[in-house]
Amino acid sequence: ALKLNPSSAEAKENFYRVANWLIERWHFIMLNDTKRNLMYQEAIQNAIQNGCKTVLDIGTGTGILSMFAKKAGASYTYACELSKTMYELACEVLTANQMDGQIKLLHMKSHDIQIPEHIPERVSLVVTETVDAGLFGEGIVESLIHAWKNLLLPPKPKDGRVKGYGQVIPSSAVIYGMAVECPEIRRHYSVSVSEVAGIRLGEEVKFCSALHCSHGPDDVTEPYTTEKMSRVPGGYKALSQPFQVMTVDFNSLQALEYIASGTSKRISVPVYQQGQFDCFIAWFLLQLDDEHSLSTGPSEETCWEQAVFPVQKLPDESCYVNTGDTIVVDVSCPDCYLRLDLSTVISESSCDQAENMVMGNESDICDALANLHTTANKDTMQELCILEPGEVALLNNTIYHESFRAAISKVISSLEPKESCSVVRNSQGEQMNLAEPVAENSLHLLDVSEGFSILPLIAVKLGKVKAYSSAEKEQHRVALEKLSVINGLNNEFLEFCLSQLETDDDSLQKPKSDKMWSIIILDVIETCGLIRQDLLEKAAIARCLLQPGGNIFPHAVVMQGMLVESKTLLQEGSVQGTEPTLGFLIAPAINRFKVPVHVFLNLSTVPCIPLSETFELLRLDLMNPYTNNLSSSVMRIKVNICRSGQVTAVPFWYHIHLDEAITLDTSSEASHWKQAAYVLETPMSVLEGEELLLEVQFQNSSISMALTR
Ligand SMILES: CCc1ccncc1CNCCCCSC[C@H]1O[C@@H](n2ccc3c(N)ncnc32)[C@H](O)[C@@H]1O
Repeated sequence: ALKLNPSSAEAKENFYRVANWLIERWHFIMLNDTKRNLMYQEAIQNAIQNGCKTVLDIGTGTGILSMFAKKAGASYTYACELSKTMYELACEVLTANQMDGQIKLLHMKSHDIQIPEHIPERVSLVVTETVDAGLFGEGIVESLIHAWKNLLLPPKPKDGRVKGYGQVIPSSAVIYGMAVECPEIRRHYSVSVSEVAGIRLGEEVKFCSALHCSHGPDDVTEPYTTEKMSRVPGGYKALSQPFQVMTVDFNSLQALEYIASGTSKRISVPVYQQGQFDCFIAWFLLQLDDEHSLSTGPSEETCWEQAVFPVQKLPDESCYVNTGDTIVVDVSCPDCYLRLDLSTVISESSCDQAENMVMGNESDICDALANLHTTANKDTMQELCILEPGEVALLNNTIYHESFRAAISKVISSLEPKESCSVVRNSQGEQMNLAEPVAENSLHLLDVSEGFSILPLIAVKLGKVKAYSSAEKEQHRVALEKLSVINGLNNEFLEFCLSQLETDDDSLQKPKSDKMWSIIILDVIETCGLIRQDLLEKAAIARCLLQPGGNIFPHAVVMQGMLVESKTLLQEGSVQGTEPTLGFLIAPAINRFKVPVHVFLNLSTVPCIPLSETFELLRLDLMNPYTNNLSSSVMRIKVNICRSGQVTAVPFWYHIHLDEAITLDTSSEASHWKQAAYVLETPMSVLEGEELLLEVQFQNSSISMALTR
């Protein structure tokens, strides 16, 4: 589409979203990591000088490791890549480096390679970097088990140096773990508030993160999330020393099969600093060969992320540990995914009690103490409610809910429904006034916000409101109904329509009664930090459905930005020339996939230097569309440079105006939204005091920017 009509922003928008999806962001980070590339090149050179002549690169990606092998003198080099996009990219890269005739590229999974159909004979060296933050997440164990059985020459015998043996780079890995206190992880993985803006969350609904609850037996979701711990807002505190989780010998088929068998083991970890135990983090030391290794540790200056295992909160919610306690962790590898599960915490104080218990074996004591620690299960039936991290952070965001409650109650008092106290006589015939206006005189509120939203409950709790909520998931609807019962809300005032059956705008429909809506709540910003697609269309429909004097929440959105210098944002968005890739030409091919809009950022921790003051990029008035400068015209914003440097990116966030006085900031500390940044096509050197012109173009929420003098 872009080729056909490069100016069409629609195609650009889709291309960005597709490109973002087609190739993972870590390709840029990896290829820009000169140290990592050097490490692999030297390890491959060593292996080839020591006699490895035929090489197979499993998961070649852009083909860089195969080119290292060929340049190092391998007689035959084969590469396989299961992703079509990456396979085509690798073809382009090999051609750009005049090596397409020297390396045989296969678009297939290594497990499907047949000898002699695809490769003529078994190889003496397999190179691969099919690892993720949890080491096993890209299937390296399964790939190498198959390779040792079908594609590699037999391994080097312990004694003599028999020629023509098989070898793998990386040769081994050591996985480390650590117990950590991290408020930011806690905020995204455990609902730590018991009441939000007047709504009690109670015990009857059990909120849990998608990580902990597998959606079903066939569901293979990674049991961890990944974070660059050195860039998590608010930082983290180590509660234990790093402990060794397991070692992996990639040159031993037996060791690999043992891991694939998924056995688990129990490790006791002493607590050396007291604190709130929020998660385990895990990383690894990847040994390429005897002399070369690279680490993905949290304190390394490398760009890699760590695996994070949020602790499934024990029912009493607090998991505070003290120095001298022992954290017992179960390590396992079910279907080759690394799992760290908290088994129990043995607190030093209760250990004395344990001493005077009949000395059973340690596991009985552990189990007994585990019961000490967990509160007895509530006998009441608990509704399970699975939430995404953004939904957990939203629920924990009390400022957000208090702000809505204040704004809605202002509307309620201003749009006082006429009291319809119809005359009613009691048994003695005395006249009574109905204090509560009956349902048809209530305000009608429609909440079409995405995800799990308790705003309708907050509104009904204020009284005189009949609320409709478009819960996407059945499980969320059940949980919301349970919450309305717990909070004594009359379900005559609450209706949950499953919007998943209808398309989005169907949920934006006329209210049941012939009245129109008094309040419509729209979601304007996605968790990733972008304006929601077709926001203006939705706002237009919503305006038609409002009763006179009705309100859309929010009524306005203001986009704020600034000019920054940030090497990090550059590194995460495109390959910086041939330097990092040791002279090989990879950048032109892969940078075609570069995506200028970076999302899911925590701006407060992205390394960057502000070069200008904050400025307003865009003002969207959802109540009066004619004031919106969101037409396809380009907007020009004058920006003053307050510090000399190289402008590489324009980070942006939003002020969400619920009404004239109440505003939410999507970049605030409690915000459940992440922020985004536009990385300029070419960085621009600027001097303090200069005034520049930032041209910004919007088209249905796709954005492009250019800086000119
Ligand atoms: C220090 C490295 C590091 C540390 C921590 N975090 C990240 C990293 C960086 N590693 C990124 C791995 C990138 C993903 S794997 C690379 C490419 O290989 C392909 N593939 C995977 C398995 C496989 C197979 N059996 N047969 C053929 N192809 C295969 C994938 O389709 C992908 O394109």
